[in-house]
Amino acid sequence: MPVGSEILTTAQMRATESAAMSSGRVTGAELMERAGRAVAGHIRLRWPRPGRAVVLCGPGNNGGDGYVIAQHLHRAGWQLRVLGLANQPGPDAAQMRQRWQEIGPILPLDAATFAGVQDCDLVIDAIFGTGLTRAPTGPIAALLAALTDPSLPPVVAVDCPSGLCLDSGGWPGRDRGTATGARARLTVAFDRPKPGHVLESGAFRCGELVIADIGLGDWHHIASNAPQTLLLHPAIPTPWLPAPQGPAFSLLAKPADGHKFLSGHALILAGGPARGGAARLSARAALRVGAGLVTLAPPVDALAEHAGPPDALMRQPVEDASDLADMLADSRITALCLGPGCGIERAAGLLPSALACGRPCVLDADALTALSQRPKAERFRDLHDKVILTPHMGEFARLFPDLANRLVAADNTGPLFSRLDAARQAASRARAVLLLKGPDTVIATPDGSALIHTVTDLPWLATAGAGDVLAGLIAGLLARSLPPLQAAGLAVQLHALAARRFGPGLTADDLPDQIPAILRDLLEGASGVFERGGRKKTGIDEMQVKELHARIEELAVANSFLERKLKPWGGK
Ligand SMILES: NC(=O)C1=CN([C@@H]2O[C@H](COP(=O)(O)OP(=O)(O)OC[C@H]3O[C@@H](n4cnc5c(N)ncnc54)[C@H](O)[C@@H]3O)[C@@H](O)[C@H]2O)[C@@H](O)CC1
Ligand SMILES: Nc1ncnc2c1ncn2[C@@H]1O[C@H](COP(=O)(O)OP(=O)(O)O)[C@@H](O)[C@H]1O
Ligand SMILES: [K+]
Repeated sequence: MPVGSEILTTAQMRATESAAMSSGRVTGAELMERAGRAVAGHIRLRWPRPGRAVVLCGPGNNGGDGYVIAQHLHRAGWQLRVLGLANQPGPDAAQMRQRWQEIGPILPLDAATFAGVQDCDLVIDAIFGTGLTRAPTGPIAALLAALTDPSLPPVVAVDCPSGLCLDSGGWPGRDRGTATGARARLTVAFDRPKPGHVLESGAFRCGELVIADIGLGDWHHIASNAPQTLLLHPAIPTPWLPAPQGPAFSLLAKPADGHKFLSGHALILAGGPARGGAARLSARAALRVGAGLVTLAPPVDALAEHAGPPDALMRQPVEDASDLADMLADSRITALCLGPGCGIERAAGLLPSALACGRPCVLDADALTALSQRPKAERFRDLHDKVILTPHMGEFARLFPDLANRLVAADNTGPLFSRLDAARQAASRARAVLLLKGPDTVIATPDGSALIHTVTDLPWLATAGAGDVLAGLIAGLLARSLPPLQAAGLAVQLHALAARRFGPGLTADDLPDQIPAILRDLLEGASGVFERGGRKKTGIDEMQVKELHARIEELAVANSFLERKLKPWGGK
């Protein structure tokens, strides 16, 4: 398991933390001290000149972290205003509050007091973290509303912007989709990212996300019984990425003495006349990602329409399900793609043969709509675990209306139902791999394994035909015999890399042509391949970062997941 790539739910986090404490090797107060010290360290790394900070401390251990942060910043020469509640917190937070009270006062935690002190350089939000169980109300809700003011000084969130549900990325008590809470400049979370850091608006509200190591590594096996979720991110090594030592390398590298059939044969089923180029986009992507052969199969009356480039593409007419079954008698066809530009009626007709062959198969677009039009009881009857369904939210809602409704329903109590929950339940119900598209793409298998790939900086990827290219990339990798979860995960990464490399102005047609350069860099082991724009950024180098960490006595080097900017932000 590569360090840092696993995602833990808040329940898994609590179980890990309590196993650590019951071992007798670490106390809750020590963990809190490490957490607070890590946040203070990251603040000092980015705001090296001491300034004036307001620390907002909530009723639980998140607030406890806030009191620790205040102590460390005070020692470093910062001027602090600490706002807190006069409640009875747990013993660790009570101890940290007591220690702060020996240094300075605690002002009331409410919007009016905050308004009087917010002329500062930094606001530290330690109100709620993983323990948020319900929608905030009353004075705390008013204070959280004040934190959404864009004219505030930069906000540093402890574990998360307060009010965020760390299991879903939603905000209890607010409408899903439209809700926005405080927007942090920096979020320092602990041990492992949580789903809410990378899903829904959580991904956009955390700002730079840093995961600080607080020494829980010996207890990670506690969470290992639960289905595993991995975060696919450029900064994190992924087991199957084609690093020279990785298992997928030989697949992508292609054997020097091989022939084209060793790289598989992808069959892309296309639609009738005037169905557009969707299937051709998929086919081009499958070719570019290295399938040995790609055949486009429209009905006979649309063959002429598909005669244009690329010439490498083979064309063979497939009229109906029995034609398709005949064609699939050729066992060298190793993967299928059904849906893009196919037409719903044709897709419905071809589905039984496409599925009966038991070969890896991507079902996208019209094939998903065709599935959703089957009677509910039979909808998924012939699916299997080599099928990958690739719905966007609209298609998902047609296939799994109950799950989609739960995703949009406002709820006052947490944890909220998440896209991860929805994808897992859908995969289990369909007995197929489910890839739910969006800026926060979730991929889940019927046995519960899941991947999350989130991009917050690629709005131009949401362009007509981008999904067809993704379907083709998956089909190409499936044809090359990558297992379904790996093919889907790698395709999503290549897709985003291609969009990032091309930049604004992207159309779906541009995506496949970016793939060769990305593959070349991957196969040559170019270190900067996953950096933004496909090039390694200049900036503070690793040595400088280590020195800075050493200087601030940081516990351990943390990973920055969503942004890799480790430069101080200039002005405080
Ligand atoms: N998990 C870990 O390993 C560690 C966690 N730490 C911190 O502990 C935090 C979790 O602490 P807690 O479990 O105490 O939870 P929080 O501090 O996130 O908040 C929970 C407290 O707020 C109350 N509460 C929840 N929702 C509320 C609402 N809507 N309105 C008013 N009150 C509400 C709860 O009853 C509880 O008292 C983490 O986010 C992190 O900051 C760190 O101190 C150390 C290590
Ligand atoms: N805001 C966004 N940022 C980045 N990628 C996005 C965003 N919205 C959608 N995407 C991605 O763009 C692609 C769009 O696919 P899809 O909705 O099927 O479009 P089409 O049917 O036009 O091909 C998917 O890969 C999806 O994950
Ligand atoms: K917080």
